[in-house]
Amino acid sequence: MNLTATIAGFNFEHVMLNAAGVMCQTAEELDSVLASAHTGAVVTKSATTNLRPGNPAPRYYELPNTLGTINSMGLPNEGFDYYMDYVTKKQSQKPIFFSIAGLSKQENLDMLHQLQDSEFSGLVELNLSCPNVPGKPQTAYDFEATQAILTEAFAFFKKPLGVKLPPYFDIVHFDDIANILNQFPLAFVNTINSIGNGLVIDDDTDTVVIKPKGGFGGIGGTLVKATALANVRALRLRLNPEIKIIGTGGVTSGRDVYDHILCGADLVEVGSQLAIEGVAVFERLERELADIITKKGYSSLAEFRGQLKVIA
Ligand SMILES: CC(C)(C)CCc1c(C(=O)O)[nH]c(=O)[nH]c1=O
Repeated sequence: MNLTATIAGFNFEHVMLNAAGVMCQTAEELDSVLASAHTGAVVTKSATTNLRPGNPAPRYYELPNTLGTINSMGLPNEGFDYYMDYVTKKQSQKPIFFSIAGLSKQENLDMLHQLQDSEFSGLVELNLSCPNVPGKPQTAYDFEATQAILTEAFAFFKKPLGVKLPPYFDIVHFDDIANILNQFPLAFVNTINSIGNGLVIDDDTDTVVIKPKGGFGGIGGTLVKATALANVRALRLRLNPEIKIIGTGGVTSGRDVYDHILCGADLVEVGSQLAIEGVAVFERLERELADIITKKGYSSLAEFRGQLKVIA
């Protein structure tokens, strides 16, 4: 059975990897994903120029019955140079995605210049959920800002570059973001990031479950699967075929991986369930996926990728 995929000339022996932010802040965490026999790659925690401790705890919470997670981590990371050091040491094994989330357009451009001028030979993921100017929504919800940063980035950045997008919920927004992204030679689009600004309450104490932002945080896991599949499908139908898609969101079973691929995903990321279950999740998901593929009579992902049926 062929569970491989390709993006920008990189061959991925396995279809899954971690989602940025989960199991990827330190070298030890990154190694645990990289070393798994059931991952095709690893992505770093979104980096800022300087080390960040992130928000005060509690800043992450797992809902009961693996319904999902809520987080307002606040971009804790070891800083750009730490991840640059890691990727230049490790990149011979499997492809590595270097995620960046500068707190301004200029910080993102500065990191991209450093990556362009470095020995790094992997793929870069620009996290467009990164904040924009105060008073404006996150970059990916500000279409002019998205257009601007991609125009400036592609003026000098020649290595494989993709973007991490938050979910969209309006068909016109799918059209708008796809019309912008199709103007650029993107290697991939990764959709979705957590659903922003959800709220979870502790039944016993009538209190929010995370401290930052009055309890508002990004939602991940089972709760976001339908939104994730819709964004993968909507963008696959709209984006140039050369722009590959990484499907993220709501993956807790092999069937969820299968569904992401059916909607058009080339690679599939696991976030919340990886945080809940640990790196062993990849072996379980890959086994469950292989069982489904066998039952369906397929022998490769390509045979059913993007082949979601609609009702005539
Ligand atoms: C939300 C930001 C802090 C602007 C970016 C980092 C990030 C975080 C985070 O570090 O809080 N959590 C997510 O679920 N997705 C993200 O992209």
